[in-house]
Amino acid sequence: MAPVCVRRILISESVDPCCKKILQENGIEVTEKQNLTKDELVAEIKDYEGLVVRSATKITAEIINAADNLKIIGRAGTGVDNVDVDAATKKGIIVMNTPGGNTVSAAELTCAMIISLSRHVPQAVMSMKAGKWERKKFMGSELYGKVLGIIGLGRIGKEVATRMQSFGMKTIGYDPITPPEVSATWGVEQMSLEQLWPQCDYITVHTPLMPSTTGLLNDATFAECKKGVKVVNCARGGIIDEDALLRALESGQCGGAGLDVFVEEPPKNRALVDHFNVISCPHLGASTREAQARCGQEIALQIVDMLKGRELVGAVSPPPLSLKSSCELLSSAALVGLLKDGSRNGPNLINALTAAKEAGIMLSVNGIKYTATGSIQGDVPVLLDLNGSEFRQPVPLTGNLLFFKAAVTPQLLPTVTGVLATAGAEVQSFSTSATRGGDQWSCIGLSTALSDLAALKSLVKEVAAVSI
Ligand SMILES: NC(=O)C1=CN([C@@H]2O[C@H](COP(=O)(O)OP(=O)(O)OC[C@H]3O[C@@H](n4cnc5c(N)ncnc54)[C@H](O)[C@@H]3O)[C@@H](O)[C@H]2O)C=CC1
Ligand SMILES: O=C(O)C(=O)COP(=O)(O)O
Repeated sequence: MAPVCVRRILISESVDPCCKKILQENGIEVTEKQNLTKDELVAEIKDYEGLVVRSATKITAEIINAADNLKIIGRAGTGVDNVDVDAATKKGIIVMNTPGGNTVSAAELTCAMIISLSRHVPQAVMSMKAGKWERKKFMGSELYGKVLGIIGLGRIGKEVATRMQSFGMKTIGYDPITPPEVSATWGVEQMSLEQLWPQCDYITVHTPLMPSTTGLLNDATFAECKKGVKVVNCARGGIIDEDALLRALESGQCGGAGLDVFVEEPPKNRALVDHFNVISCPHLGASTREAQARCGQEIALQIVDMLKGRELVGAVSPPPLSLKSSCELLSSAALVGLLKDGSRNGPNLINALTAAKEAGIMLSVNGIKYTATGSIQGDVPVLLDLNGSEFRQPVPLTGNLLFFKAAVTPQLLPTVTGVLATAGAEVQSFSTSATRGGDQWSCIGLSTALSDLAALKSLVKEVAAVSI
């Protein structure tokens, strides 16, 4: 990556002092200004080429458009939902985060919530401080033998699972990207959400906030849960619909909630916080000395590395990055998959096209031009749509993939899988897109690469095999 010139950086939140120190040691002028209003930030941002934030600074398109000199936004933490990454990308501003730095801290707070919910620890503490001695009121239940449902089996979900297994909890989960055989190695059995809801005594969510995860727990899904299910949200406000949660708490369908995050922070509507069966924290998941030191150091080092033209680490994919394929590129996401050499610092969606050009790699699909939308989820490049047909689940771009477009008929899939079986290729995964003009894209993950597509060509309208 070519060196980028950044002389002045604004840190707009409480970030570990090591961040400022590292940046200054590398010749960057650093200003710290906290609690800026939106208007103050709009006025201030013009003077800086870099900005370092945590979750409280909302970097809207308005702020980005006012940031005439901005080249980099560094998020000292994981979630980038407070940054309009799309607007930043359009303006050529790189957004980067430090996703692993606070994993353990967020996982530990989640476990503390689960344990507190099982024994009413916070409520009992309040009662003691009020001079009471209420042993009967705070009867709890053991975690031992109970079922914990984990939605989102990425970094934090995994750490929560392994910790709660030590309490004797059975851990089940759902994640569209993490392969079931991978989560099985750390003791999480994956299943569909429909199968998961009725089994859980506790549910904890660990996904990013995005359209597909907003309101994952809602009136309908609460209704599918066991009566009295306890839920934890240490990920992002809105993944559990707040109004639905309140209704479920009031009806007893939900027996308790542990909330670290809210749609609006701090929440003006206090109904959830004030509910007796809700325990809550002011977004403390990453608030440990250790996590802050890691995130502060990592973001500073990543910025310095980028400025020195060394490597681009932690750059966030635009969600979703839509690239019109003017030549024969399937998508930037596919290129990331192609170019990944196993190193953590490999290409990402921002530099993939350049890297592809440098490496001379092109993905040709029968010479046909495609428009594709890709993204990265949990470090895995995924395909979101192909020629305007949105996949029902993001398609992980790894392994041997067979893409085909065909009219939707009941015979199609059995016929295709029959051809694959004859070719000795085992079906490992299957995804379909929404139907468009009567046709649907399908993607089948295969155990081996297919070299001969002749038999399939007669069955479908378009077909391509890709090994990533
Ligand atoms: N409370 C706090 O202070 C903190 C909150 N967080 C939040 O936790 C979230 C998770 O963090 P990590 O585990 O590090 O991220 P990660 O990227 O490692 O894991 C997220 C997982 O969610 C999965 N996912 C995506 N869509 C899904 C869906 N529809 N259903 C189920 N799973 C889905 C992804 O495949 C991925 O495996 C972050 O996005 C952030 O918002 C992170 C750190 C601290
Ligand atoms: O890293 C994350 O996603 C977090 O939610 C932590 O937010 P914070 O840095 O504590 O404002």
